[in-house]
Amino acid sequence: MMEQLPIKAAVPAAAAMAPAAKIRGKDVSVFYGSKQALFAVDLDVYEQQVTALIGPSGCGKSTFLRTLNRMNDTVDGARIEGKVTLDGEDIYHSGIDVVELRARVGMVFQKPNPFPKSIFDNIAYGPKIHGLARSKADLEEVVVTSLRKAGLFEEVKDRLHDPGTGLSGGQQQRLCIARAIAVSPEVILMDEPCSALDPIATATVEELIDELRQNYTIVIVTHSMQQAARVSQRTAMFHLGKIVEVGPTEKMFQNPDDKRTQDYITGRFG
Ligand SMILES: Nc1ncnc2c1ncn2[C@@H]1O[C@H](COP(=O)(O)OP(=O)(O)OP(=O)(O)O)[C@@H](O)[C@H]1O
Repeated sequence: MMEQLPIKAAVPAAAAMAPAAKIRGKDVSVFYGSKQALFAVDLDVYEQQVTALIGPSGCGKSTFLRTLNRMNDTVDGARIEGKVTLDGEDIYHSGIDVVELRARVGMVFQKPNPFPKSIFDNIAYGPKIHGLARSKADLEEVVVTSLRKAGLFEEVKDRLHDPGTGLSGGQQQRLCIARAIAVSPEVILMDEPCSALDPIATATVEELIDELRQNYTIVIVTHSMQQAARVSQRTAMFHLGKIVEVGPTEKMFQNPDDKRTQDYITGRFG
């Protein structure tokens, strides 16, 4: 048997290990009218990882998530300070096309919200408006591929023209994930995507999130500590509009530095 030679690292080990930041939030404060919901939050979201945002109700998790694709722009009276970059580019810059940004940074909501259209049209809609399919065959290909990536194709392949709203809750949520995937996003934001699902559908969506991480950067808000531990590689703990601790999920759950993280994950508050 040939002796195994040690593989020489071409770059210093620490540099090779450091994941790239896909999104960087720096000094992010958000106000709803006179009420301040976030206070100078800094958070890097690493590429091809799942980052979980945890913390007690009202601490600003969803607000932060929504700053990452400018969803707060749609809220009357909402205002942001600070900087959010995607691949180094300021997403709040005046030249940014918000529709294009939201295709690059897709979103899946708490309650599955398929359009009142067929399964096929739910997915075809985005690629059509973004001009991502040149022919009918192209469009069919995008629909089938997106359904496959969302782990739904086998279950719906014989009823693509039935209404999306006729699917079970878990299937509807995977349909919404397929719809997000169809426009080739780089990042997928998920705001408590399993809170309306039963445990079996939740397990299926969690497995899907784990698979999607190979191709997408994912940020998930969750109230379930088990879910954060199961699906994420990095966790940020929010409290009263600030991040009190962020780090590798394993460390956050086994040996957190901050007492508030410890108390929250052990169910002492929240
Ligand atoms: N549209 C809005 N108008 C006014 N205040 C808002 C609005 N949305 C959120 N807030 C306030 O901002 C703060 C942060 O809310 P946010 O929804 O981000 O918290 P959260 O951590 O996601 O909460 P939850 O876990 O309950 O969903 C809360 O005090 C909330 O009441």
